[in-house]
Amino acid sequence: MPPPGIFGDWELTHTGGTSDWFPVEETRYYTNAFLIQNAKILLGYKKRGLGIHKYNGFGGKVEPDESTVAAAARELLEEAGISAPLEHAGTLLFVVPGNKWAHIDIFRAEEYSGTIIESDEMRPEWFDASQIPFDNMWDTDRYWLPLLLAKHPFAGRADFEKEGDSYILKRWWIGKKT
Ligand SMILES: Nc1nc2c([nH]c(=O)n2[C@H]2C[C@H](O)[C@@H](COP(=O)(O)OP(=O)(O)OP(=O)(O)O)O2)c(=O)[nH]1
Repeated sequence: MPPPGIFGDWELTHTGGTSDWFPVEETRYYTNAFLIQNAKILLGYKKRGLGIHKYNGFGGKVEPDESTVAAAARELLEEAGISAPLEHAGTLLFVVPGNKWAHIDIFRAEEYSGTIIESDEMRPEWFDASQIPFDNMWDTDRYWLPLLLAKHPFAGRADFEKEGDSYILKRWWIGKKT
């Protein structure tokens, strides 16, 4: 059965960890967007803030009165300098005790317009889809990014505990659309 906070019918693909699911908090909405082209994926090396020094898609907080897809497009433009026809790929609940729950809507696109630029927040870099730097990304991305690449809708939850500057994965559950 999916964990608290994940609704609908999903077929389990990966789960693990032994801690209890952390308790419910208020939810805050985020976006994350990946560009895929010619068997390559565009990632950004995060230069500041949450997830600093990790590779990730481009994204951030949804502003009040902004739709999720508009927020995703705005963040992609701010952080990588490009526009793209974004399609919803999946959802990840990112939970850290004491913080609001991050509900992350994750998008994909296969074309873009504009010129990819480095921003204050991200240094964009193309990777072969067969050489994604999972060891330098958020834990659990290795489980759901293949579903994003395969265009298979997914939902997941990842609970982390903050220890110093590190986030330690404590429990996770990833499912794909049945
Ligand atoms: N791929 C992936 N992305 C994640 C995870 N957790 C998580 O917050 N993110 C994404 C969601 C957002 O795109 C980004 C965090 O947003 P952000 O960069 O705006 O956060 P921040 O606190 O630094 O905000 P700000 O100072 O820029 O306003 O990280 C995760 O487990 N995997």
